[in-house]
Amino acid sequence: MRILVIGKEGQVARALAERAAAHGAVVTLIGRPLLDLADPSGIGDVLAEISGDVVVNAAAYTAVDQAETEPELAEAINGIGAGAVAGAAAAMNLPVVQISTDYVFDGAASRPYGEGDVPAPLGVYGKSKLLGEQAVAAATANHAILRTSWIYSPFGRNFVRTMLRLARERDEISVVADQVGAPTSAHDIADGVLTVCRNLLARPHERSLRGIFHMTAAGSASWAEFASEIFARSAQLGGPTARVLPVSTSDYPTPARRPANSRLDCAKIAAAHGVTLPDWHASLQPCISRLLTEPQS
Ligand SMILES: NC(=O)C1=CN([C@@H]2O[C@H](COP(=O)(O)OP(=O)(O)OC[C@H]3O[C@@H](n4cnc5c(N)ncnc54)[C@H](OP(=O)(O)O)[C@@H]3O)[C@@H](O)[C@H]2O)C=CC1
Ligand SMILES: Cc1cn([C@H]2C[C@H](O)[C@@H](COP(=O)(O)OP(=O)(O)O[C@H]3O[C@@H](C)C(=O)[C@@H](O)[C@H]3O)O2)c(=O)[nH]c1=O
Repeated sequence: MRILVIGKEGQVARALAERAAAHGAVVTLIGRPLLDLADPSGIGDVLAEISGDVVVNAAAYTAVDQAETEPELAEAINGIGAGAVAGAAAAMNLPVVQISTDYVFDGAASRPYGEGDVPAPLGVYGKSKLLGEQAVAAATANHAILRTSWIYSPFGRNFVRTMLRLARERDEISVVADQVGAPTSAHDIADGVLTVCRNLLARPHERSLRGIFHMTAAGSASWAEFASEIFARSAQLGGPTARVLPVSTSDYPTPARRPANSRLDCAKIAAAHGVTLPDWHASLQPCISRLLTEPQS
């Protein structure tokens, strides 16, 4: 199985590269400057030059707050760019896997969101990702859109790395306690994506394998609970730790509004693809251990 991954330095892209061999897959990472999602005209030509069996778009404009002041760029990359990737995959008769987000929902529900719930993004990032979902679905029926949440890994920018950095600078950190979701390991996402890719290739005409799926870690937490667990694990491993001061969203103002309830119901992908990601607690320890022992990039 040869997988063309859009995204070179991103968390999910790098995790896909690391997990590929375990799934008998070969991954080619494609990113800037060769392929720029903000300039969709060249995407088809770039993909046509590299052989593959399936395309995974793991690249996106992910700066949630900054997106509020750069809506055109976020929508170009996450909306139009994602659609162009799917169009190029369709032209080559390849399935496409698009990674999307919990931030397409407004978080007002009091239960986990299902795939049939109507998205209503609160901010520019979520809106741009929803545009991407719609563009992918319009470009090809041969797609799987995987909505996940709160990704962390030893790479790039994520909440675990932010907390460990802040704990080296201060004794106490204020963290919102009224936004709840599922912290999800990029490596667990990579395992799920690779399984989905294999299923799409093995059963090219099966409609139940295609469409939108929710795919997060099992379990849930508030950002404050997540931070506390990060510091508990870090302390066990001799790493930095800090006191967590739980605060409300109104006490921690940010340019972009975020959903209070980010929980996603993952029953559909379990039934269709046989994918169930581990509980978030289980995958946190190996990530922190790696962060504390390996040189960082
Ligand atoms: N991070 C999270 O918590 C969540 C993310 N998601 C989604 O999962 C996917 C993967 O996210 P994650 O791995 O965290 O992403 P990262 O933020 O770690 O990396 C994003 C990647 O996208 C690339 N990129 C950004 N703009 C462009 C562009 N114009 N052209 C080509 N590549 C570009 C970046 O490239 P470069 O290195 O050149 O900057 C980078 O490699 C995304 O679709 C994201 O929306 C979903 C839920 C949660
Ligand atoms: C750094 C920090 C954040 N927070 C809050 C702000 C926010 O409500 C929450 C998370 O903040 P961050 O900016 O780290 O995370 P954020 O960029 O909102 O994370 C999101 O990224 C995009 C790409 C997604 O798709 C989402 O699933 C989600 O993972 O924690 C604190 O309360 N204290 C802090 O010290």
